[in-house]
Amino acid sequence: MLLEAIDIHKSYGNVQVLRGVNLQLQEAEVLSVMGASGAGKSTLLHILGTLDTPDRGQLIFEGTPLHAVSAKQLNKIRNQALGFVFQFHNLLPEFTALENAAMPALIQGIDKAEAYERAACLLEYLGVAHRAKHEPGRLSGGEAQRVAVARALVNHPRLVLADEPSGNLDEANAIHLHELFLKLREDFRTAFIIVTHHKELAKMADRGVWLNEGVIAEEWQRRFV
Ligand SMILES: Nc1ncnc2c1ncn2[C@@H]1O[C@H](COP(=O)(O)OP(=O)(O)OP(=O)(O)O)[C@@H](O)[C@H]1O
Repeated sequence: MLLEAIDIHKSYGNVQVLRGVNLQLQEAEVLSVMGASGAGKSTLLHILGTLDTPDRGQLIFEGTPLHAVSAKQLNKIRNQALGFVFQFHNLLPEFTALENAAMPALIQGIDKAEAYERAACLLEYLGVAHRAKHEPGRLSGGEAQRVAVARALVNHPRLVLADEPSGNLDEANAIHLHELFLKLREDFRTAFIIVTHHKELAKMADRGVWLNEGVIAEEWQRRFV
């Protein structure tokens, strides 16, 4: 098992957002998370990605209970094993696509030549190599999002957490991005947790969960024929 979340609780003030979420993710699995606006999807994703801490409950990543590790180790796990993609790509405007994609590798102290090589390969793989020298302001929404995906993958994460990654894209680009996630799973065995409002896109995943009233109220599994 890649990730296990046990009895996750989270409140903001007296608003109980998560009231005991239990979730398991297998290696190379693609999971979609749905739920009404305000149901706590982003809150859950942030907790699963170690960007936020639960008030109660446990997170176990590749057999390691994350509450038991030091802040330094947690940072290392986050940087090396996890990747993030958000609705608004959050690329740094003053850097080129290539520099943006290489950034997490450079931050991790990977040799500059190696970091740029990895980033260039990913831009090629994602079909945006011809935009490598452009700043984000000169990219289309779909191109910028693919650069953000390259950035999320540059440290070869085991799991990518995506919060409405296609929320800002038109239908064709949104489907393309989700197809890309499935291809990345095939090619690199990367697992994905994808928050989306879009039912059709959610159905492309292996499994889906529906958050309601702070718990997983429904779950479905894709049938293979
Ligand atoms: N930092 C915060 N401080 C206070 N309240 C917060 C904070 N973050 C989220 N909330 C509240 O927690 C609830 C869940 O928010 P969250 O963003 O997780 O929902 P969501 O399901 O992702 O919603 P949406 O689909 O609209 O993005 C909301 O009521 C929100 O206002």
